[in-house]
Amino acid sequence: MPGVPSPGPGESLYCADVTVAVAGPLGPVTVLDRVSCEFTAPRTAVIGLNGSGKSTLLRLFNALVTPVSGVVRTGSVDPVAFPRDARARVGFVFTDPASQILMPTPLEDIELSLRGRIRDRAQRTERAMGWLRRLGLQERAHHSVFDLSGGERQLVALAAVLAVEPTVLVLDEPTTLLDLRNRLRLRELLDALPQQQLISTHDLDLAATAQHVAVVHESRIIAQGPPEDVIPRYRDWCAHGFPEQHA
Ligand SMILES: Nc1ncnc2c1ncn2[C@@H]1O[C@H](COP(=O)(O)OP(=O)(O)OP(=O)(O)O)[C@@H](O)[C@H]1O
Repeated sequence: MPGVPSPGPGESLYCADVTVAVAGPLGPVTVLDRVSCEFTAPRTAVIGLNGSGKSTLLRLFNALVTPVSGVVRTGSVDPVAFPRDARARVGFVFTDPASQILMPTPLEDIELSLRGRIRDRAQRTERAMGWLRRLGLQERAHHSVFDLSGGERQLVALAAVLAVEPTVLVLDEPTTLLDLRNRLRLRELLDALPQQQLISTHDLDLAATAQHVAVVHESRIIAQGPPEDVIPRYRDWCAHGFPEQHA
């Protein structure tokens, strides 16, 4: 099948009856409502309207959000009780690279993420340059990150996560800032990676490359299954209205 990473043993990204609430001006607001799922496919895409709860769902798996109730497991790790262990397994790529890039240049930023793994400085630089080359960014290695385009910054943030070789990759809208050429490049790169991938996206071409697609709507997963079943239903709901949800 084209566009499919070679399946490793699928880590289970699991949650049961999970509710997440955030503080609103009039009291707590539910942003995930009794959600249950188990994602084990090499690539799972999470799709849904703006504000439906996709990022919140992704964030559960590396303890960026804490549920008010329910059970979450990242493989065998409980991210609520052991957030550091969950983060060591799950590489999280944010939509907004500014949330992630800490150093003045792309090379330094990737080197920083490697600091805990490679003690030798020359080896760190070599590994970081290797990732920049892989993403077509070698010419930008020593530029100020502020001089990079949004898409280039997004790729640097991705390179810094990939460099530490996490078991699972969670990508929150990774193609948002990318032009078509870079989208295709990113797709090729994702296809070549061994890691299991959980991707939130509005890019239905990217979603179609997943083996499993989940639709989040108004804080719940309302459909999931193979892309050829789920994506046409989602398109239809976007055009003609979503099914009514019951409490
Ligand atoms: N920390 C927070 N404080 C207040 N509201 C929040 C917080 N986190 C999420 N929300 C709200 O929860 C809802 C779901 O947010 P989430 O980021 O999960 O949506 P999304 O489906 O990823 O949206 P988009 O496609 O626009 O990125 C939104 O209405 C958002 O404003």
